[in-house]
Amino acid sequence: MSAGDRPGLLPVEEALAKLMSLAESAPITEVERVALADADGRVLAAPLIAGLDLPPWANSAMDGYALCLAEWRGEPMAVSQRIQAGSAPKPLQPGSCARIFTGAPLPAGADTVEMQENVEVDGVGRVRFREPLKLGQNVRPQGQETRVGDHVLPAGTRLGPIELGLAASLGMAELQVRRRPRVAVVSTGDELVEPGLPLGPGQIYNSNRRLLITWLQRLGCAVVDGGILADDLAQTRAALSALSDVDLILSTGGVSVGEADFLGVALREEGELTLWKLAIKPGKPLTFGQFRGVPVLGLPGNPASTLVTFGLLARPYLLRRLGVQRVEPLGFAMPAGFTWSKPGKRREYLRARLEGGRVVPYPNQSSGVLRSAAWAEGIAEVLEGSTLVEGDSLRFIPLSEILG
Ligand SMILES: Nc1nc2c(c(=O)[nH]1)N[C@H]1C(S)=C(S)[C@@H](COP(=O)(O)OP(=O)(O)OC[C@H]3O[C@@H](n4cnc5c(N)ncnc54)[C@H](O)[C@@H]3O)O[C@H]1N2
Ligand code: MOO
Ligand SMILES: [Mg+2]
Repeated sequence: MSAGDRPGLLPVEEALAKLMSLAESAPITEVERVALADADGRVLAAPLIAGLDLPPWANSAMDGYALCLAEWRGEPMAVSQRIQAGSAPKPLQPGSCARIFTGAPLPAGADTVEMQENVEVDGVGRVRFREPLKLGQNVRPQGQETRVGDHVLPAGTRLGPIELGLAASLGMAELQVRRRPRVAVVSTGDELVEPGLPLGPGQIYNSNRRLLITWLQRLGCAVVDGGILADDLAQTRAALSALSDVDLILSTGGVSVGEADFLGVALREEGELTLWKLAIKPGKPLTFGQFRGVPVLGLPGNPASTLVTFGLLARPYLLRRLGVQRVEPLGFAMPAGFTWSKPGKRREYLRARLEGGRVVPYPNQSSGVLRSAAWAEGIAEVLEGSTLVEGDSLRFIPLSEILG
């Protein structure tokens, strides 16, 4: 039975599991080396292996005095050298201590540092330690963070500011990453006009194209702009045929049951329709398949449906094709600040905010209202068949978890 004939609606978990296995069967494996400056949002193609110890040498965690604890007899000690960060110390003269600053290498022979607030310096420059000292205190030993050869990050890690900072700390100037997925963005609809042009009768501005292109770029994709496609089967076929060299065709609109909804028809005729009609709101007519071997993901045209289906399904699909393991947003449980009395057949994803520690939905949840998502801080999940009273717990997925 093909997806088009399937009775009922497909649970979102099943759709996601299917998309994940399809993604795993079509991995994007080509690798390129990129400078750290160009690596934000990309995916590591090989583990990041430390080529040096971190720290490379024992150093002081405080501004103060370094000594060999076994040599301290409770008497004041002479200061035999001054060691700043970035300098190379001499071995510690026996019986003395060294003036030392945070991040400066410990001299050979020293094993303990006292912070300057706990010492007194006498008239002849000797240092009296006022507090009891503990062996190794305020010392950051060589390799305490990382040893040469450690696998610091696994392949499949998505790179962001922290990972890039870590790579920089290991002296790496370039990283091996998976190549950017090539994603074609196609908007369907006779009514669509690009911003900047005048609107004719019955026309609206194309918002999905900008939303998706921006989001895909943040995800590290190379976007091919497929423009606006008229609601016409022949044009739909021709446009899809021209996109034979991309990793994914991502379209919006034209997937419902209207007489101008041609995407599913084109897939059935010249490819395959694998998924159609999910038990989610918004986003029900989400369509997945292939056209002449090229994967096609057809998101519903209503802008809030586009947002929800891209965040919950398309984004995980693309990341999994790059080898990223944890791709699904987790979110967290929060108490509802509202009542939900009519249980639905579809799982609902409400555009919502946190106010006073409670989830508050935008008053207009129409899937045509993108403003709901601009107001929102996240997406709140109301399970199918369930009712909620204020204070009941529900999952809240912050938009920051999925945007990028
Ligand atoms: N008889 C039925 N009608 C509809 C059903 C149904 O089950 N039976 N499902 C509804 C649901 S739910 C959704 S979601 C929509 C999805 O329809 P499509 O994905 O085929 O999208 P279109 O009909 O082409 O457009 C829907 C809506 O979105 C606007 N749109 C489309 N593209 C854009 C764009 N790029 N930027 C801004 N706005 C866009 C379009 O003008 C329509 O208003 O179908 C329901 N109908
Ligand atoms: O499934 Mo639709 O996105 O509710 O309007
Ligand atoms: Mg349309």
